[in-house]
Amino acid sequence: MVKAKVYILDKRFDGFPKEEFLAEAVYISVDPYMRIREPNLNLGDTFIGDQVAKVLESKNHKYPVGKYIVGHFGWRTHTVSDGSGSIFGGTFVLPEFGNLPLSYALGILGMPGNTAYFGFLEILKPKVGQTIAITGAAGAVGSIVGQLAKAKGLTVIGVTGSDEKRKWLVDELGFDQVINYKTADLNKVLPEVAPKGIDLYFDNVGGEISNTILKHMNHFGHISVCGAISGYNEKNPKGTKFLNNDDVNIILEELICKSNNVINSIAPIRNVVNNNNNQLPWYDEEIKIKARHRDNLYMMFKNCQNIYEKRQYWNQFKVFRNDVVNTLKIKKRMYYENKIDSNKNNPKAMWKTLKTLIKKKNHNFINNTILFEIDDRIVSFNEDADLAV
Ligand SMILES: NC(=O)C1=CN([C@@H]2O[C@H](COP(=O)(O)OP(=O)(O)OC[C@H]3O[C@@H](n4cnc5c(N)ncnc54)[C@H](OP(=O)(O)O)[C@@H]3O)[C@@H](O)[C@H]2O)C=CC1
Ligand SMILES: CCCCCC(=O)/C=C/[C@@H]1[C@@H](C/C=C\CCCC(=O)O)[C@@H](O)C[C@H]1O
Repeated sequence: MVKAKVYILDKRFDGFPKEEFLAEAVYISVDPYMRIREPNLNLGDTFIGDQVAKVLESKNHKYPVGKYIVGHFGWRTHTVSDGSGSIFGGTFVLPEFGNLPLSYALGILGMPGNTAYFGFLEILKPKVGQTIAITGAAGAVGSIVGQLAKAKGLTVIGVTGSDEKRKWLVDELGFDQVINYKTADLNKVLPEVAPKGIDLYFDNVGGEISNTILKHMNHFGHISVCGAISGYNEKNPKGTKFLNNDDVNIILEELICKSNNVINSIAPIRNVVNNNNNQLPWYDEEIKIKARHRDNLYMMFKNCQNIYEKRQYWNQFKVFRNDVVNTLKIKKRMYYENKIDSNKNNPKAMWKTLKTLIKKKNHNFINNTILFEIDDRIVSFNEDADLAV
């Protein structure tokens, strides 16, 4: 009996056959982004990742046999590829490394090194003498940023999660200060290690650690938001709060101060004392003292150059500002309650008192009833002398 071999048409011709090569993995990379990509994979898929590989066979002149290449082939020992790219970039042939380890192509000379180099120099635009904080400091990216920052003449403060890494960063990489975020109170230690505040922040971790560091940054500082590894394992990551209300208020006040300075230098204004409040019948000695204290704190906030003290003055100023407003409200209410009470039997006088409380823009007539606001309360008054508060 004769057995025939039949070659079937499996797929349609499409252009020319691909020029492929066979490569064998030498180094495979493990990176934080894999934790984020993983949900996009199906069970059974080859796990993602870059690798350094050696070309074993080739029908592609761009990838000669014996050359070392970097490709996003995933975690596998052997790969047949035509070198075309993925969303992670294309395959490329490595230059001669001499005595350098080929693993550098996945580290300092590869993706993490480039991230550190451009994320630091291009985004932070460092200047000699500045202070930089780096989180994830002992990681592939953070450890390179710290060394670049030292070479650029910066004071470098690292944040890491173990004393062993802390020692390595200080003793071998030359970081000026390293804080162990697992054992130290970052909020307390930062002012001690960065008395002039933080100018630049290279953020690898996000979340609570970043929120704390942001509180200690100087105005007009730069932040390189590189990654947020503290949230990668969380179902509901906390995220970073880049601005809180206090910051917005301080920035606004500074902006007003600065624009006032510019306007004053062009068209100086004459200072006049606004005595309006002082003339209010309920403005007494207690309010006067509180208002003076409030104004002093505001002047101290305005003139203070130290970021930590500035924040403290602003917070104290807010307490006194709110206290003055609340005390004024209470005194005003007491004043009118007394007045209305003492005019109980004198509708004419009472009506006169009420009229002083009615502002044109905040009263309304409905039928014969007038509705108006005193502070936050709606008050109705009927012309037939029906008074309800
Ligand atoms: N934007 C981009 O193109 C790129 C961004 N990245 C991002 O940069 C960051 C660092 O990457 P890479 O250096 O390669 O990573 P590594 O794995 O080398 O280092 C990560 C470091 O993060 C620290 N870490 C882990 N969990 C936490 C946590 N919950 N809180 C605080 N620190 C933590 C660990 O140090 P410790 O023991 O000190 O906690 C570890 O050293 C990642 O967020 C990554 O996603 C990386 C490459 C490119
Ligand atoms: C929100 C993702 C932040 C991750 C930061 C990071 O580590 C980036 C690394 C890139 C990596 C990007 C790959 C995938 C990110 C997941 C986005 C998605 O849509 O699934 C790779 O391209 C090289 C690094 O620059």
